[in-house]
Parts: sequence; C-alpha cells; structure tokens
Amino acid sequence: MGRMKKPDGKVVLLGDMNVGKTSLLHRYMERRFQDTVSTVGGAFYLKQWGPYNVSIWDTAGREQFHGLGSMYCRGAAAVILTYDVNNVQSLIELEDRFLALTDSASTDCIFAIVGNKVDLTDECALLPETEDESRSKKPITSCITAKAQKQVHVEDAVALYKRILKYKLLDEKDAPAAEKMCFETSAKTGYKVDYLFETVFDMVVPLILQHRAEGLPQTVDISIYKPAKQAKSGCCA
Ligand SMILES: Nc1nc2c(ncn2[C@@H]2O[C@H](COP(=O)(O)OP(=O)(O)OP(=O)(O)O)[C@@H](O)[C@H]2O)c(=O)[nH]1
Ligand SMILES: [Mg+2]
Repeated sequence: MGRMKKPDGKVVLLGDMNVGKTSLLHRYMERRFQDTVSTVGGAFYLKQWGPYNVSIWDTAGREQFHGLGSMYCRGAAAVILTYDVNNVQSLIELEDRFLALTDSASTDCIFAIVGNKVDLTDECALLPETEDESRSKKPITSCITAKAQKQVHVEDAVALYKRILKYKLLDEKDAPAAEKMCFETSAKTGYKVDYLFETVFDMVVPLILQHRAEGLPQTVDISIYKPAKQAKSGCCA
C-alpha cells in the first residue's frame, strides 16, 4: 500500500493495567491471542474501514503513564473504556481515574464500555467460542468447573455509562443507548471482539463525515505521524 495515509478518525482504548486492552487490539488486528507485556507509553494501529482510515490507540494503564492519557484522547472520535469483569476496582477506576482524561476528546465523542475476560467467569459455557475453536467441538462442560463468579455485571457498566452522559452534560435521548454501548468480550477466545470494534467504527463514520462537512481538522495530532515510515503500527515514544 505504500505511504501511510493520514487517519480520518481516532479511537482510544483506556483502562487500568492488566484489563486486556493490548490483547483486545491484538485479537482484532492480528486475529490471535498472545502473551503481552504491560504497555509503556502508547502505540497505535491503523485500520481501514470502508474509505476511511481509523487510528486505534492502545494506552498504558499503569499509573506512572497516566499523564499521557489526555494527550492520546485529544480529538478522539471514540473512547473505549475497558475493565476486567473479574475485577470490581477496574470498573471504579474508569470513573475515578480515566473519565477525566476524555475531556480532550472531540465534543461529540462516542463512548463504549467494555468488560473483558468473560472467558474466566462461570458464564463462559454460554459463550459461543471463535470459529476455529467451535470447529474442534470441545465438550462445553470442560469449562464450567473452576470458574469464578463474575464480579462486575453489565448492569454496573450501564449505570456507569449513564453517569458518563451526565458528566458530559448529554441527554440520554441524544446519545447512543447504554445497552448498545456496553460490551462484554474475551480477547482470549475472541468472543464479541469484532462486534465491539465494528460497532464503534460504524458509529465513528458519521462523525468523520460531519467533521469534514464542518471543515474541522480530522485529528489534532497529525504531526506526530511520520509519513516516511511504512509501518502499520508503531510507538509514539
Ligand atoms: N483469560 C483471559 N486473559 C486475558 C484476556 N485479555 C487479556 N488477558 C491477559 O491479561 C493480562 C493483561 O493483558 P494486557 O492486554 O497486557 O492488558 P493491558 O490492559 O494492555 O495492560 P497495560 O498495558 O498494563 O495497561 C495478560 O496476561 C493477558 O494474557 C482475556 O480475555 N481472557
Ligand atoms: Mg497494554
């Protein structure tokens, strides 16, 4: 494809360390689950979505990188707030520590809330696995034992979503429905990972068009991209 195109819109993953942000992005972009190391600074992928280029930013959840978060969110068309369904504190942190970072996002920014690692819960028997795994027809009962009870329920995420709308001074009527924007995923099995990103991208497209019509700059931080490089992902550090 040659030269890197300027992105038309930006999507940012935020959330506490260890919730699985990098794993979700790997699963979506590389189609697999692999070992990760805790993210330092941030990194991005470019995803072509129809005629548009969307940059997806993976950020570091570790406290010492917290200051970078609002820079990454600058001009974002969508923010994916990620928690671990087995870790109540990771949901609390989204509100206490990460929400304020989104003040620099686009004023019409879309919010998604994602509970990851559902494969570790006792509800996993209900989950269809990825195509590869379902073809091998493993007995479903094998995963019922030794699973923990889910600590955070989707209703908790829905309640948080509604508080986010209040924080953003948005009317529930004008924003996408909470039930639509709260997801549960597994980066490990692939459960609902495509659905998450595709739903978000589909919602970002109208924003891109609207911003173009209004003549707004597409993203504010284009200068950090190095057009000479041909990598499809990179690190800003
Ligand atoms: N069982 C299970 N483990 C997962 C899942 N997603 C991530 N993990 C594991 O959780 C750990 C943390 O995953 P990362 O993707 O590195 O987490 P992160 O949110 O990027 O963490 P930081 O970069 O430190 O902010 C790793 O050991 C992953 O293998 C999942 O869906 N299921
Ligand atoms: Mg990471």
